[in-house]
Amino acid sequence: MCKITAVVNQKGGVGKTTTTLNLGYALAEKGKKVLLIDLDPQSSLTVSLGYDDNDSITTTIASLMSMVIEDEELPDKKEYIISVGAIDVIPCNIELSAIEVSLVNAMSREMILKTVMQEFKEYYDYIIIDCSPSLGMLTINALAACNSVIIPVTPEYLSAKGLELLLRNIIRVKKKINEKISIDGILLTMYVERMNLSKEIKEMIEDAYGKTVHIYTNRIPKSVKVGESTMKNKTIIEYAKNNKVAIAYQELAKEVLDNECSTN
Ligand SMILES: Nc1ncnc2c1ncn2[C@@H]1O[C@H](COP(=O)(O)OP(=O)(O)OP(=O)(O)O)[C@@H](O)[C@H]1O
Ligand SMILES: [Mg+2]
Repeated sequence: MCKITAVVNQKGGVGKTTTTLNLGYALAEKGKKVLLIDLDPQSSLTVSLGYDDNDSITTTIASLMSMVIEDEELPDKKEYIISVGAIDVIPCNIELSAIEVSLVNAMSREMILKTVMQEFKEYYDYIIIDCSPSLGMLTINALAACNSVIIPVTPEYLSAKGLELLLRNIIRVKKKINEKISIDGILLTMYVERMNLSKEIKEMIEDAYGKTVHIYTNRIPKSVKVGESTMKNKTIIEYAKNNKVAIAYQELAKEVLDNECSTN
């Protein structure tokens, strides 16, 4: 069965895109069929794979959502998926911000992405959605379409504080739109083991949410290699396979798969 996971946090720069890409890659390395969806008008995931606006990406998640809004038939899967090594990706460009506006007046506006998803659920073990740093209509669509969420959080005070608003929104969506949604876990990213602040924020998050939400035992450390890998259009696992961040994402993939087995 396909699991659809949204990587979500309305706070910017907490590692959503990096987590989507590297967790997706690590799961594919373990033999899983993985599809990544770039649902952020900034298109960071698409760009980090080496595609930018000059490239001729013919179909994006924006065009697919637009077809659903207009009641048009979706084209063949091959036409809108970019294969990057072992992972498949549905890319994005800035047109997605126009879709967000048009969603306001669309019928069943929260369900557009979910309708798109129906087309390819059967082909994948994991679909991971990279959300934008907002709680707008696109993120609501991701929450409506997914089975679970992963919440990356950096060890900073404002990042930890923002969790409250995010969790409240997820609970609202769960009550009103998608009762199947579960919170897979809070993932500490850019974690610097030797910094007191990292430790303090970790404890703050554990105290506030540890009883109700899973907090991944694997934390993602901070490394300059991550920025370098993005510039080379590679995952950190391909770029520097012995790097601590590469190892952490591979361990996270194991944890994700183990949690799966224990809940099935
Ligand atoms: N483990 C890490 N160590 C060092 N730098 C990192 C790490 N993870 C991500 N970064 C860097 O931090 C920045 C933000 O990461 P990323 O783009 O993944 O966050 P995001 O939550 O997707 O941001 P946005 O909210 O803008 O979409 C990027 O420049 C990225 O290269
Ligand atoms: Mg991002």
